[in-house]
Amino acid sequence: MRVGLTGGVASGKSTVSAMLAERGAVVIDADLLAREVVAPGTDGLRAVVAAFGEQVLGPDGSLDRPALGALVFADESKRRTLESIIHPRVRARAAEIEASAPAGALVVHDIPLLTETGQAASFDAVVVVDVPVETQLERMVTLRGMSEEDARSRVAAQATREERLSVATHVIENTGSLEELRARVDEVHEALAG
Ligand SMILES: CC(C)(COP(=O)(O)OP(=O)(O)OC[C@H]1O[C@@H](n2cnc3c(N)ncnc32)[C@H](O)[C@@H]1O)[C@@H](O)C(=O)NCCC(=O)NCCS
Ligand SMILES: Nc1ncnc2c1ncn2[C@@H]1O[C@H](COP(=O)(O)OP(=O)(O)OP(=O)(O)O)[C@@H](O)[C@H]1O
Repeated sequence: MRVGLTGGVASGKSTVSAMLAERGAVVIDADLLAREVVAPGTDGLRAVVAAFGEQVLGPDGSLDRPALGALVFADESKRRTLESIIHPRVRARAAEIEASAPAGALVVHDIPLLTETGQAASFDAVVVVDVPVETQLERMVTLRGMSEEDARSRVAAQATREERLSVATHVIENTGSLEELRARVDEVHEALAG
């Protein structure tokens, strides 16, 4: 069983995938892989520097993520350029990890841009973590210390709530407590893993 898990920025995907992992799912986290493929010494980092210049490197030679984020969330064509470097590498790594998963495992791909990149049809089920935009903004501002403007630019770079919900086979609403979330994750896990 291959499951796609998605949701808008700060909707609670990582929280849900951690709960699914506790129940034995093999979770493949696209955000984590997107960091690995631009780690120091990788061809991914070299490609990013070739496209955006040394200004996106910190003093220690690693990627300056806030600097690159400021560039790409203000300019769609730059964002597309970055995605064209990172997404193929993430997909290749995700396929490798999936190939080594135990037979019969519930494999969950946590992919923020699953809807945007048209991947919904490649999964047996698509779980969408759903919250109103106001909740996304509040979490980014209060829990992550972002400016409201930066938070809004990330939301604007993503599919709408309606677009995501239109590809969902299972919806996890995440506006309540973490206990309520856990109970709903249990239900969805039961439905998927049987
Ligand atoms: C621009 C970067 C360097 C900013 O790094 P930063 O550490 O601030 O953010 P992080 O990677 O933790 O992402 C946090 C969230 O931002 C959102 N986000 C990231 N990239 C994008 C994008 N290209 N479009 C829309 N939303 C995005 C997602 O909801 C993601 O969960 C980084 O997000 C990046 O490399 N993005 C391009 C790769 C990508 O598309 N990643 C998303 C899934 S593979
Ligand atoms: N039901 C909840 N109650 C309170 N806080 C929550 C709840 N769900 C998630 N959070 C918090 O909101 C923040 C965002 O959650 P999380 O990191 O899981 O989102 P995400 O969708 O993975 O984000 P991103 O797209 O940036 O990777 C975290 O600090 C998390 O602890």
